[in-house]
Amino acid sequence: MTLLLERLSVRIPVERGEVHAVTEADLIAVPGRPHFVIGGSGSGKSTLCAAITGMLPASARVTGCVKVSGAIGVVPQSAMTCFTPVRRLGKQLAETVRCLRGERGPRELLDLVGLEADALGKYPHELSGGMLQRAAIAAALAGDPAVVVADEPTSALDRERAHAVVSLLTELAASRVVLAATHDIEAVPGEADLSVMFASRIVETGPAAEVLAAPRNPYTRDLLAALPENGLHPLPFPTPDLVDLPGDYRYGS
Ligand SMILES: Nc1ncnc2c1ncn2[C@@H]1O[C@H](COP(=O)(O)OP(=O)(O)OP(=O)(O)O)[C@@H](O)[C@H]1O
Repeated sequence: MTLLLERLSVRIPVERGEVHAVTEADLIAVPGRPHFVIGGSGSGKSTLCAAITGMLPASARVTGCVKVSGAIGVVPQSAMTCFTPVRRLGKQLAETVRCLRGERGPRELLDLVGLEADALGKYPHELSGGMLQRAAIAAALAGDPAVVVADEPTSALDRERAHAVVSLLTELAASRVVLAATHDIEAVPGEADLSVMFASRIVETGPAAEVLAAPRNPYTRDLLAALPENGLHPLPFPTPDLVDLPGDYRYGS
């Protein structure tokens, strides 16, 4: 059970040319530890997730490959809007389980993500942001996927709830592959694997504790220096325009 990306590139045609959204990405994610992908806005994290989950725009041109054994569960970017507001959570989860022929029922799925069974009778607006995020993860688990891909699973949450969701993803990673893209570097646990994206490329990858403590890539170093606790140093180099980005472009060049 592995998720493997080999020289994955995604080009998206726009009026001016082609957006180089992901370039020659190599990545391996395995069960046992979650794999986080971090990077600034527009670095290609969501496109990487969409290439894995088959949710790229129809016009996208893809080269390289994504190898996955088993089904993929998707935790969408907005847990707030992924449920129908006019139906109770239990009915929506039951329908998802039925469509995916899942073996776990809604109650069991909620249990897996640490939600009480009374959430089944609630409408989405009656759940907090953290509860909705857990419910979205429960829905992603409905088909018992071998791989879970979560795009920005903590973006709408305060620090405490973000940590709780990351702990949940870490628990779930014990028996399946979990890949999560996030802006939120502080949420990345030391026991995860980490890939850092800049301008469509994965520029550094390794155990999160090592990458965060001793980054080797200049972009990772500058990204960490920009965090408030590290002095809020602005990034010295701008993000380039990704339309027809020259193949030899590197951070700072
Ligand atoms: N459907 C699309 N059409 C045109 N360009 C797109 C499309 N989707 C993404 N892009 C471009 O691809 C590049 C990578 O975007 P992507 O959303 O993957 O980055 P990201 O790291 O997830 O950013 P964010 O953290 O802001 O969501 C950006 O330049 C973006 O504008």
